[in-house]
Amino acid sequence: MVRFENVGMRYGAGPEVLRDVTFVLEAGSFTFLTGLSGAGKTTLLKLISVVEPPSRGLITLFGHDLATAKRGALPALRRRIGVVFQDFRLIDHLSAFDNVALPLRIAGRKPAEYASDVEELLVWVGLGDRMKAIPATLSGGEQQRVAIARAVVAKPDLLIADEPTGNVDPEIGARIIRLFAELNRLGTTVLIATHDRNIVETARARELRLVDGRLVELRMPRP
Ligand SMILES: Nc1ncnc2c1ncn2[C@@H]1O[C@H](COP(=O)(O)OP(=O)(O)OP(=O)(O)O)[C@@H](O)[C@H]1O
Repeated sequence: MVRFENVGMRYGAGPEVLRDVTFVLEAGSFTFLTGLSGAGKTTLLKLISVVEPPSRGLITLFGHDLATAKRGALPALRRRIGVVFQDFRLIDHLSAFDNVALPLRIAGRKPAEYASDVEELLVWVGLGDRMKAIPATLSGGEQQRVAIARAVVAKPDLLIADEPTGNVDPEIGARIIRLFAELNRLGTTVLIATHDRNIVETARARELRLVDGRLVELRMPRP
């Protein structure tokens, strides 16, 4: 599903942020990406979601080599990925409901088909009473939950989330991880970057850790 071979990344003439990063995410896997602040977690997620190209190395996504894939093919690859970035990237003038519904609208689904799914998801992330609110009137944690609901609503092939529990109470954080686990059970490959040791320790999942720009495999799932 995702393959990195000797990937390196630097911003401009700066130091190398990622060095010789090699790993595979198998289809249907659930993985945590950990590492100290500044270790390069967000950078790695940006490379997977085709936001930035790597400085060197090979990235294969859904069987396509990103270096040789035609530019016109990239939007279709991106649409197979649900992404939760730390800055949420919500559409300012759309309500929480309409932000979450956006991937379904883009996929050509009709409101009558998806309205109840979107509502159910917003209730699950604790926003049942904020569906009509626009992002500017939501707290950071509420905006993050809208971004999470939007990333999962279309059941993407791959979900990548950057600190998805960073701004929420532990109870909501646990619900979000359950939501990701359920999505994973339905077939989505999941990669979560996090500082939160609690969620890493309680989930039975693989952990990849970035140390000085290099990737270390810490743990495989228990049988
Ligand atoms: N657009 C950019 N231009 C220049 N340097 C950058 C850019 N984005 C990130 N960096 C640098 O790359 C390094 C890794 O940053 P990155 O955001 O990937 O780390 P992180 O592990 O996600 O950190 P955090 O846990 O604090 O979010 C840092 O030294 C950062 O300053």
